[in-house]
Amino acid sequence: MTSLTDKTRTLDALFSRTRLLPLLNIERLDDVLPLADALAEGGVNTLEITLRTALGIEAIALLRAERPALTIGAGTVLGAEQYQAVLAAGAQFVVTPGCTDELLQCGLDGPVPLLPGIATASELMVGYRLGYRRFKLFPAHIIGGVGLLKAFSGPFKDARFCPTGGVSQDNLAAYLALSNVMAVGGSWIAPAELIAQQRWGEITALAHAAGQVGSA
Ligand SMILES: O=C(O)C(=O)C[C@H](O)[C@H](O)COP(=O)(O)O
Repeated sequence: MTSLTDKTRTLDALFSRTRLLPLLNIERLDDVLPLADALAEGGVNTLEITLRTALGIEAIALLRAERPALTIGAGTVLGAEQYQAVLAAGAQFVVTPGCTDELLQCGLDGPVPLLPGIATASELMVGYRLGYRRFKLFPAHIIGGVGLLKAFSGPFKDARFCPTGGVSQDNLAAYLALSNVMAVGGSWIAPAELIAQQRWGEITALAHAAGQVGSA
């Protein structure tokens, strides 16, 4: 069994290369490969495919088969059944909007890292007690954003976060400047409208622009 410490290391290695985690909602399977290629062209090689649409699991399997150089995570995983389904599809990490005992246990037992979503110190402490040190902060901007992350850096010195929810090109730099932010996540890099209209060049440009801030 892979220990939680090893899984934390895996996440750190992943996000030391790219500090951006685009959230992708897939409405058409035909969009998956051109979308992933557009993001890769813009320098973003780690993607989170959400289960918000019914195609999420198929999209993960397709990317794992066709784009092995990318790292593919599953998002919006709400329970153990979905956790097992994304693992079977080949997800290399799993992100959840909130944390339940069931999902925290999946993350302990499973082979890939789990990034549990938290919004409060108490939720963080539930994960912390089990050994979790990396969390998604959701919905980051609404619940306090940069100020909240600064406040968390006092009591939770070794916890690091992927703030998601309301992150944009405009506030990205402020998040990435914080020492307890390992990466930022969001949909602004690949907006639904651009995907629907297959405007891949514009998605590459958004990824590139975000990467410029991320690597600054
Ligand atoms: O679907 C999930 O699993 C979520 O947790 C929600 C997403 O992380 C945010 O909704 C993304 O927020 P935006 O970047 O502001 O669009």
